[in-house]
Amino acid sequence: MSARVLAGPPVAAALLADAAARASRLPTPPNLVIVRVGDDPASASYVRGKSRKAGEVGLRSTVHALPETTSQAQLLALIDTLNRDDDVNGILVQLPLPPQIAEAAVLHAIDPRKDVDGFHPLNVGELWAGRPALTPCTPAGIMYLLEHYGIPVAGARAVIVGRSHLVGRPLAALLLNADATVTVAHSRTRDLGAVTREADILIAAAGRPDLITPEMVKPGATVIDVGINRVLNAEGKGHLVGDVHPDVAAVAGALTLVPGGVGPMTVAQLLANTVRAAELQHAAYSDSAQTDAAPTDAVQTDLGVAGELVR
Ligand SMILES: Nc1nc2c(c(=O)[nH]1)N[C@@H](CN(C=O)c1ccc(C(=O)N[C@@H](CCC(=O)O)C(=O)O)cc1)CN2
Repeated sequence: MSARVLAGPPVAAALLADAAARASRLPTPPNLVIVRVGDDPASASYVRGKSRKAGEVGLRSTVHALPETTSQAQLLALIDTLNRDDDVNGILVQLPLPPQIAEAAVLHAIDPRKDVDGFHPLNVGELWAGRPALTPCTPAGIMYLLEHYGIPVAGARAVIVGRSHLVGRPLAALLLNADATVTVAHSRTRDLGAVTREADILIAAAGRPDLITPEMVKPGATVIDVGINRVLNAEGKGHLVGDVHPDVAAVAGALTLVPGGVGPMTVAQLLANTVRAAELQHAAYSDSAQTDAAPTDAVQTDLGVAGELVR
């Protein structure tokens, strides 16, 4: 292997340390509520990981594990309760959801200020407008990883393979906001190899094992593997592989591995987002408390601004 390995765990640890320091400066530890529906073992394992890490960095967390038969109305009722609870700073609904529940209806119901996944349309819109507040965790984690390892993004040609709402689309916005020239390729892209060979930064997020082969990569490129594919080996034993063929390491300049690359960044970024949500909520609360304490000043300021406009 000639490529430099961009390891996720030490970078995730740095992001978590920063989140822990920021959390300790808040009046109360940020509180994350995670909702999981059904019995998917992978989802259960991710949720356990999120909750455990939250505790390690001094955050509070609660997990609501709802049965597979939960109706959309029941889930929306729980989200409504959590939205109204001032002691809840972040709400996350683990995906995927069972078929009787419409994902969009649920994600749209979460208060955008508590939307630590960054999936609410308001947060998506802010991201595309270049004013991100709460950004989806995997894409934000990838940006942090690139920055940490000093991979230049401004001016780079970035190609993302995959157009999911979880990764491809928000990552395109983040890379664009960081001044990369961005192409999003997908299952209908013609001559995928010709497109991917253009990339200085190639991100594989298609969910297809070994999709990216060495001849599809420009020599020296940075390759980020977001695939999480569980496959069986010859002995029938399950293991995890990414979307990038291992031989790509001979061509790429730098690359992430699966496991041990982007995955740990997702969880670290979630907790950083939870702290960010709590910081924004406390700042908004302090502002409104100040306004309540000095109503005359507030009114005068407002009138002053209006007066300027009229004149
Ligand atoms: N509401 C959300 N649902 C889902 C998200 C999400 O960001 N928000 N992302 C994925 C799953 N996911 C977190 O939820 C996740 C995936 C992978 C990892 C990770 O650390 N992977 C490790 C390997 C772990 C293993 O061996 O199984 C790695 O890549 O090194 C963390 C979180 C879908 N749902």
